[in-house]
Amino acid sequence: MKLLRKPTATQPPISKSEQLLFSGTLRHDKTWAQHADPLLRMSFWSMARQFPTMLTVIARIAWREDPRALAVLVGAQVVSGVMTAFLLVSINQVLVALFSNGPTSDKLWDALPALLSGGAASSASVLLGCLIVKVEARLYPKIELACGSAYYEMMSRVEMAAMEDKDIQRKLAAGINGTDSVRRMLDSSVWVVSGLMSLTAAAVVLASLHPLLVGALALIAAPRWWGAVVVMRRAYASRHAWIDHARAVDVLIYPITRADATPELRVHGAGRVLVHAQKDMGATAAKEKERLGTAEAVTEIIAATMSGTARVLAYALLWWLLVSGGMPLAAAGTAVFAIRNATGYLNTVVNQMNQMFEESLYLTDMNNAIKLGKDHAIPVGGAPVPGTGVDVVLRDVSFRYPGADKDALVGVSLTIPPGKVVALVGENGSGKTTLAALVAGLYLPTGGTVSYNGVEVRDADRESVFDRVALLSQSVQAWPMTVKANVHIGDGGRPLVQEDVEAAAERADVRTIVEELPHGWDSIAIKGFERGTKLSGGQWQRVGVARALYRGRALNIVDEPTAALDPRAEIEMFESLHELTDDGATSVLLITHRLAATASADIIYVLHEGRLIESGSHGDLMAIKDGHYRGLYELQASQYAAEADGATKVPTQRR
Ligand SMILES: Nc1ncnc2c1ncn2[C@@H]1O[C@H](COP(=O)(O)OP(=O)(O)OP(=O)(O)O)[C@@H](O)[C@H]1O
Repeated sequence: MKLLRKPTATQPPISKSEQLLFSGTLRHDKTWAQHADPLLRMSFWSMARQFPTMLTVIARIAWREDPRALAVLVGAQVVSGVMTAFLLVSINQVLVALFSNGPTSDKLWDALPALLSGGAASSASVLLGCLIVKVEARLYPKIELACGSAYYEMMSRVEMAAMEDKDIQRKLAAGINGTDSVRRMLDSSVWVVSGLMSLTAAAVVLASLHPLLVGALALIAAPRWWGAVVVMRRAYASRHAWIDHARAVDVLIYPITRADATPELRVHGAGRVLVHAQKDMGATAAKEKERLGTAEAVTEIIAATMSGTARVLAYALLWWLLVSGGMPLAAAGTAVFAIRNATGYLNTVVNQMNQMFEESLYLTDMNNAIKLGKDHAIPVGGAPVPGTGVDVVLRDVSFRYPGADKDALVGVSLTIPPGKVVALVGENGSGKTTLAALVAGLYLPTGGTVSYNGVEVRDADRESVFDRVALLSQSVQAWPMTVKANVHIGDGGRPLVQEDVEAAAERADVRTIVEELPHGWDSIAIKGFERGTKLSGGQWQRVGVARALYRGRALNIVDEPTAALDPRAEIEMFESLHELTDDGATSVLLITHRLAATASADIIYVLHEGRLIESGSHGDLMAIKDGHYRGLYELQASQYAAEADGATKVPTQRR
């Protein structure tokens, strides 16, 4: 009887691996928690009441994408339902003819027209089924694509600060499960609608034979419905409880299949840990599946017993009607056929409706994510940034990351004039990258202002802010596409021009490297693909430079650009950054720990614990006795022996 109780979210037992790798049981996903309670309370009738609303939602989306296909689909289903009714009527006529008095040959001739029309109805149903398959193949991908595009388009426009908020992030990420839900719901609704039509046809035929038979049909159906709802609710409760467990296993084993899997997987034996965890945690999950399977079997037995009893009662009713003369033998034969068909349709309707409800939860997640994304999207419009160059001014800027308990930047005021190289220096965590992100317009300050040519970023058309900036960071984004496309993506808004890609690559000193690859510019920068290749860290850094040069904007924000470069390449890189400003309009905001490279910057800003503590040229800062910059510089310089000519660029020898 325990199995018949209202299902609840089960608490997963902790496997050894779960304890070892996650220090306890995995937290339940809140998105699922939101659904679980209403779902567990949901009855079949409340589901049935919501069915028309769901149908309207998916029909509206399908209509928007391909009205013709939807019209054909609905039309084909209606005709298919009519064919089912027609088939049952034909069967009845055949049976009436066969059970009448007279010689067998006459009876067969009498039954022939109904036999032929029944056969025609059957063939028509088959053809309509084929038509439905064809139309579905045309409509479904369009719907899936439309939902996926709407979701990804919105996600790509969400403010960075919102993306980093854990609650927002969780809801945004949950939406991805709904991108193919409309397609699945439409698929299920096709089955539900055609099942309902066939069911109605069978019920109408049964009612015409004897009204009591419709009641018998309802009695046969009810336990099946009950069983399906109980099984579905139990599965939901379980899924709700195990969702993080399942996600953790997926995330754990993902690196094992990647061609560029980390060397630690092999050398450190991390692969063994992961495989063992997958087995161990998988075994715990399998126990839950077994529990569900046993419970489902018990529910099925109860539902089948009750439904079978109702069926026996229905046949007893038919028997009584026959014996008492209330129904001719032919009608009873049709009734048996109709009851058999109707119970099949019923099972389909119930199962597919359950499926639709499951998908509707995912669809709700997706719609909520899109709405949330809209609420936190980078605003469209605003004041355009005037002029061509960029004069950036920060006034009393403070910034705190979402969820952080202290400011990453406090009261920073500085300028980045056009045509200058401006260096940002400071210890790890002093706020350099944060400041650069604010300058780029990726975050809005929580206090103070950042302005471009006199227009505050907060009020500016953010597109026009982004349009002035080229980014180059230490970890160059390695997109899984060709090397050529990896350069072009720096300015994806304009068509790819091969000469421009090559010119940028030439300046970034990467052209010969790329052209010597087996597939040259068409090499795909990820292993495991056709034409796949792997670039070294330094080569990627140069591709990143080529990307920024190809973009060619007024303000270049460069964060630790030389971390992966050899000494010669490092010097060339710093020189070429300086050359960028030769036009007097292009500026460079350079973040680096290589203080030898900052010596030639026009302005150096020194950050410490989020505050601007010193600024000026290298000479100005070195002149400050006990100055922070001077201290850092001398510390670094003390690690290297200076070149004989006094150049401080190339570290040559460790002390
Ligand atoms: N996305 C983030 N969310 C929350 N805190 C962050 C985030 N990024 C950085 N921080 C915190 O903000 C502070 C400044 O970090 P930031 O990355 O700007 O320092 P940095 O000077 O660039 O450091 P490094 O030299 O190590 O690159 C640090 O305390 C860091 O932990």
